[in-house]
Amino acid sequence: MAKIIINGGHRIHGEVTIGGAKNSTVALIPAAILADSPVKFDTVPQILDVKNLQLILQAMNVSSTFENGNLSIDPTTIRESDLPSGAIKSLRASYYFMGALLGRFGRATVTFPGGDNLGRRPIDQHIKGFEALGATVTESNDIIHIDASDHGLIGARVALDTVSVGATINIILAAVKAKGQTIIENAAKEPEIIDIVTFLNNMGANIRGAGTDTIRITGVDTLIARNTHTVIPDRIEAGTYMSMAAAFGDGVTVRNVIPEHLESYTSKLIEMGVNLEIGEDAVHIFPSEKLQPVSIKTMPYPGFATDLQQPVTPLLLMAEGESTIYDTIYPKRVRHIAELRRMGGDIATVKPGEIKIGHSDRLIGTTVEAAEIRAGAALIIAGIMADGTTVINNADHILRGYDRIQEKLTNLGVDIAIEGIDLINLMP
Ligand SMILES: CC(=O)N[C@H]1[C@@H](OP(=O)(O)OP(=O)(O)OC[C@H]2O[C@@H](n3ccc(=O)[nH]c3=O)[C@H](O)[C@@H]2O)O[C@H](CO)[C@@H](O)[C@@H]1O
Ligand SMILES: C=C(OP(=O)(O)O)C(=O)O
Repeated sequence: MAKIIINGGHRIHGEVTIGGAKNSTVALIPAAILADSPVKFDTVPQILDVKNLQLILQAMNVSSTFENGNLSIDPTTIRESDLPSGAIKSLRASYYFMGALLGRFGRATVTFPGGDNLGRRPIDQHIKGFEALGATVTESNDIIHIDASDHGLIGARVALDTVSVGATINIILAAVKAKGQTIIENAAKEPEIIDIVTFLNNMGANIRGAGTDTIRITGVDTLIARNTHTVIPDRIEAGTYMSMAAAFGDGVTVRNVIPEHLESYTSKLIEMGVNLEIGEDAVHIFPSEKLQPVSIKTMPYPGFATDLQQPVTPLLLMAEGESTIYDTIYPKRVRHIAELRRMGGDIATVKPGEIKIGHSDRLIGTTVEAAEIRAGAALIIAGIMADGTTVINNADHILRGYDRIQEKLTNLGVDIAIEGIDLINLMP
């Protein structure tokens, strides 16, 4: 396991350019196997999740190359194979191979997905969608078999019981080549869903309504890539750097941002009194003065993202008064709290999903654990703010999803080292 070591106490300044969205990329790569031609992506983030998805592709005889953010995938030689369970378990998004393989072969056998422990992460809505399209789903020994090979997938109406990013994308992937029309009601509206749909439609898919709660998919026979797909900027990475800059910056410009994707987040920063200048595709964060406490509730998009709940906590420690966070999406996603307390933060979980944050004058570096990716991001910010040295163990969780973090933080003036992982060989 990797560790990140930060010698804190130096305010950050300068510029940082945001990479392509992890949560788009991890769905775009499985989606690529639906194509009947090679596909190309650019601004792909350099993260462990991409490496593990490439390993899964390799097992299916799908070749891929990745250099400087340019990812090429050739799915034309794909064959059905056993998938490497280590790579499947390393990230949640491996579950998108269920929908993608089902769309490609009419059946899929995939180990139950792993990924970060945020509390219970059921996939019943994904399965409900596959079954509605005519697939039989069985589970044995942690392996899920989904089969519609007898009669093929037939378009259907699926009303999701919960707004789910994963289920919405997985049903789109299964339905894109199914016979007839599929309608997803109560669909998630995240920008990453629009990105996947843009990629598929540019290849000839017929998907309407992405970004609203009703998505209509009319199945097509072939998908051919005719251009390079540029991944949308990572709004969670952007929010993480904005939090850092507002908490402990002397003027930071965050570039390659779609400000509309961050509205619920920036409106909370503004409510706190953070001084921002929002441009067309960049946000400048001025040094903060007196910050007000706020109350935050995580919600499906366009609400405040659960993935920004943790990165905002170190900033809330700077506010002069008590702030509250309610995580309605993943109430057990609070594993950063005990670690922030150990660094001197006045922060506690008072009920499941409810966090109270008081003003904390000073954080002190110590050894902490990154239990999941965004908890790790919170600890990085706290480590930058803290006096002394912070050692973050289990940092692989962070490297799963934060593009070139050492380089970006060093450019902002952070004294950071990563040990226990060969970053040069991060990409196969
Ligand atoms: C790879 C990726 O894009 N991951 C994101 C995705 O995760 P993930 O796909 O796990 O999250 P979902 O949007 O699917 O889940 C949202 C909520 O619905 C529930 N649910 C979900 C599916 C299901 O079949 N049944 C069910 O009950 C979940 O427990 C959760 O409470 O969205 C989360 C919520 O925005 C983000 O934190 C993750 O970063
Ligand atoms: C929890 C996350 O990722 P995953 O769903 O891949 O575990 C995240 O991106 O915050």
